[in-house]
Amino acid sequence: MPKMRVYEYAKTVNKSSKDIVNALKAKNIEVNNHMSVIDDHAIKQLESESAESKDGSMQKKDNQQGQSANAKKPAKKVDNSTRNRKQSPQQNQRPPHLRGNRGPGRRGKSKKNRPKEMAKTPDKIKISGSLSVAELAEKLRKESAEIIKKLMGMGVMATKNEELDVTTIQLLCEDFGVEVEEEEIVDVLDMDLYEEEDAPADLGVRPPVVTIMGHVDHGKTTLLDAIRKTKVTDTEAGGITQHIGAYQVEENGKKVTFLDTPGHAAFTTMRARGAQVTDITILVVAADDGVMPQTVEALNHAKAAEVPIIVAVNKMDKENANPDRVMQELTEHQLVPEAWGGETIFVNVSAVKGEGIDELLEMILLVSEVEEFKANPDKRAQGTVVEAELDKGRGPVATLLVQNGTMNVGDPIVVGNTFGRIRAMVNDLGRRVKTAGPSTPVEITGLSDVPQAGDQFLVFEDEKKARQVGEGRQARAKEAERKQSSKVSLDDLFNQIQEGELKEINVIIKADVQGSAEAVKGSLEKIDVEGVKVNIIHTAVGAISESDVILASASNAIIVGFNVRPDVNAKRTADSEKVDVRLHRVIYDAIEEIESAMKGMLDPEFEEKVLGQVEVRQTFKVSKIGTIAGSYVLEGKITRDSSVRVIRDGVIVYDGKVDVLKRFKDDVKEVATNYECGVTLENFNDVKEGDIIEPYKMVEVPRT
Ligand SMILES: Nc1nc2c(ncn2[C@@H]2O[C@H](COP(=O)(O)OP(=O)(O)OP(=O)(O)O)[C@@H](O)[C@H]2O)c(=O)[nH]1
Repeated sequence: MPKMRVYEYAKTVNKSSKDIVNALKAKNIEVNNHMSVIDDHAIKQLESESAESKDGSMQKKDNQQGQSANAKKPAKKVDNSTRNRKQSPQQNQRPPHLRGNRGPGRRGKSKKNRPKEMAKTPDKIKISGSLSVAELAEKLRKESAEIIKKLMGMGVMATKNEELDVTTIQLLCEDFGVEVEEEEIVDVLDMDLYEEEDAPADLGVRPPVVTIMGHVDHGKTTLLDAIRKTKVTDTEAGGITQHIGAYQVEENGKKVTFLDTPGHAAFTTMRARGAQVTDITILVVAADDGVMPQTVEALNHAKAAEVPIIVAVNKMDKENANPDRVMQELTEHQLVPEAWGGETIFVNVSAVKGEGIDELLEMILLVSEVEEFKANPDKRAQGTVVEAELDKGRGPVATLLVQNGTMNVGDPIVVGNTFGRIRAMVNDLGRRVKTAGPSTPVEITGLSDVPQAGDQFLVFEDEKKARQVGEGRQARAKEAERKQSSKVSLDDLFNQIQEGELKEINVIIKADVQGSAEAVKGSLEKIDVEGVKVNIIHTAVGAISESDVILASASNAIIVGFNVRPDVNAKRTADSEKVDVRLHRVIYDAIEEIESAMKGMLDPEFEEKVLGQVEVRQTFKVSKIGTIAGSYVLEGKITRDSSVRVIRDGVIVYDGKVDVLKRFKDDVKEVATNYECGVTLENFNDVKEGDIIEPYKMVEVPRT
């Protein structure tokens, strides 16, 4: 007697599994859930019920559907669907319980085809990109086989899991007489989605954001310092300027924001990351040196970003200053001075003497007036990261430039791929502030991770949403990074196979003699795990060389060495290029290793390696830092990143990590035999004179 599961039956009658389970229970037929198996008897009982209750209404509905579908479809498509129906496996789609039971007149003409009419092909499907054959079949309520057949007719050989692109889907659907609607995918992690719109009436004037660029040594830093020294906004005594990557000055009661990260690097990095922070570029050219390669580079960057340029001709105090030459040279690059009928403002300055600074600032304000830089202070803040770092005490610290809106302490915020709640804000004078409006740079703390310069930020209405978007972006960034840096390595071969990223594993074989190279090749080629195969791209005799590694890196291959080893250069390149090199002496091991990695069974093997012996000779207690062990390296070495055990009278009293390793006052990476050092240990202050510190490392054991 044919049997089927509840969910399978539910599908055939276009009902939810839950409905079917309930209906069966109501009839005292014992079922647990959608996976429960039901027999013909149970199905008959359900059939009789639905026939009684729904006969009339369903019939009516079907007729209507049929009419409207036919009305819409052009004649050809109707033909197609008719043809399909005739030869379609839909006949076979009939649930097993109906096969053989379909005697005419058994329940009357109108009822006999009902399950097939219910699983009717829809008139229209919605897609948002490619679909596999199976997915499309489900949407069309057809068997995959039917789709595959149709594809064959189109000259495409496809399996059930084959991805079909949108065009193919459209062609297929046209053939089935089904309309395809492409849905736009909304990226819920896109911050633009959460930004508030600005009504023109809400916009107010904001200070311009200025970047200083120019050739090396032409005086960018000196000019930035000169402007800051003479013009800091803070008129109160004692305003100590703090380097936060940007600062504001005031001229004639109007503010100007300077990005304090001179050079093109900052400018281009930000632009490369899609951030447009600069409103005006000051191009510094030394009057005694003239236009140099980086001057041209800088002006080209500014032009590409369509940012207005003001030329500051610097070092005017120098005897050999020649501003005319600068003007002449820049004219050749389409920066024609106003004095010569052009549009570019040139200001002569001397950064060391502080001359021309006022005029320069006035010109900046003039350009700002013309350009009308505006923002809306009455909305959630949005802007760009200028600088960011991890501070040992304060955690992630970022200088943000508010470009629109106003930021407040306590605001939930998403910054690049990190998020948090603004714990504290410090302005360019080192003062704590509670709010920051448009064009204001502030240093913030409270983020979960360190963002990157050029990252966009947006304040969110509620913390939950900020967390959700932030975490989503973080996960996506990690995934992207993993994908980008993912070279094939045996350790994550299985993952890559699982994710469908790998269909073939490229392998380079190096062996001691031709015979074994051939033997390894032959055996590896026979491996086939879940349709993934080994593809030998190069086989040769001899040590593993650097060029083998380069080939492996370029073709994303693993190197299998059989009775050979990599030479020094090959080893170094393999490390830097992250090429997986596996060394073996037994063919069977080589095969087994690759096979088991493909099946996901490979566990890395680690072994402890003791690095040295360090004796504690004196201890110092320092508040905030804890106990420093003044020590002497008896043998081997101790490194900053090593794990350590503290041994007292032969007993291990601590096992953890080095916190700080110093030689005198300097942090060092390692200290060798017969040298003194100061060591503090992570979360352990109980170190005593006479203790032995044993540094060690866990090293991955090469499989031989
Ligand atoms: N005489 C004179 N020297 C100046 C002036 N401005 C800068 N200098 C000197 O020029 C040299 C370079 O100045 P910086 O401000 O470091 O130049 P920079 O463009 O920031 O250089 P990089 O950061 O290396 O790209 C320093 O020795 C300054 O003292 C000026 O107006 N007059």
